[in-house]
Amino acid sequence: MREEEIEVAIKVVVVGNGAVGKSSMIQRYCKGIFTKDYKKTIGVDFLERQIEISGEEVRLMLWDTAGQEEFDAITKSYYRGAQACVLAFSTVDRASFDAVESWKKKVEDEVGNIPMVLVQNKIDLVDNALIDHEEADALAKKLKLRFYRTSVKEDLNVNDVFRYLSDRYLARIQNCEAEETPVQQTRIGSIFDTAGTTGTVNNTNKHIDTGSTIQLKPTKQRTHGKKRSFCFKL
Ligand SMILES: Nc1nc2c(ncn2[C@@H]2O[C@H](COP(=O)(O)OP(=O)(O)OP(=O)(O)O)[C@@H](O)[C@H]2O)c(=O)[nH]1
Repeated sequence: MREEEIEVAIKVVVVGNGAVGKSSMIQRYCKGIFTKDYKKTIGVDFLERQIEISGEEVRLMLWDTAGQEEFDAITKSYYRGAQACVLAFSTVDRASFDAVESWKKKVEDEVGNIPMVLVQNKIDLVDNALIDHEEADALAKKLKLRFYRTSVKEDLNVNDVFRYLSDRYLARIQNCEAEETPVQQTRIGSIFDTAGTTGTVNNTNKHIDTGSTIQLKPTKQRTHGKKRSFCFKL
């Protein structure tokens, strides 16, 4: 990255019922791997990946939240500061489909209107599907969300999901800058609520795994001291 270029960091939360494939999706996207074992997420987890969009460096911070309700109190606090969201359900889990709207509401209650995408994972198991194509399409239409069918196992459409969210977010901040009417400004490095919440953070790149609390090194270091203002339309 050239000295004068400024990095954009996007906090993305991935939500949905337990075992729909949230952790697997993030692992696939950030590490390029898939594991068959199911290890339930306790609290939250975190991975990141850097991509380039239209010549702009974009750092995606993917927050993997627990699907089990027992962790709601913990995970909700991690929605704060999210700039995009994946709402995931599984092809072979009817309850996960029925719960999509409530996940959307939980996130919106914390962060308002942010770019979201609806994802039907495990499409490789379509022969055992418990949700019709039409009803999934209808839900996407009702919620006015872009809809992707993915197979994390087969690495199908996973990149597209995160690419779409990044595009949406960039378009949003560009519109905002054009209008020059900032509603709320947040600096890179201050978008995270790290206060005393339990959970684990994978020790990727510049991040520190403290075992119980999250510490992120300020992005300022990676932007050579330059800061970018963000403007959100809520
Ligand atoms: N067949 C198939 N299995 C998948 C796919 N994605 C994930 N899985 C499997 O589904 C199980 C649950 O995946 P996880 O990624 O742990 O699910 P999660 O949504 O993070 O679950 P919680 O942590 O409980 O919220 C694991 O056994 C995965 O291997 C997929 O696309 N196809």
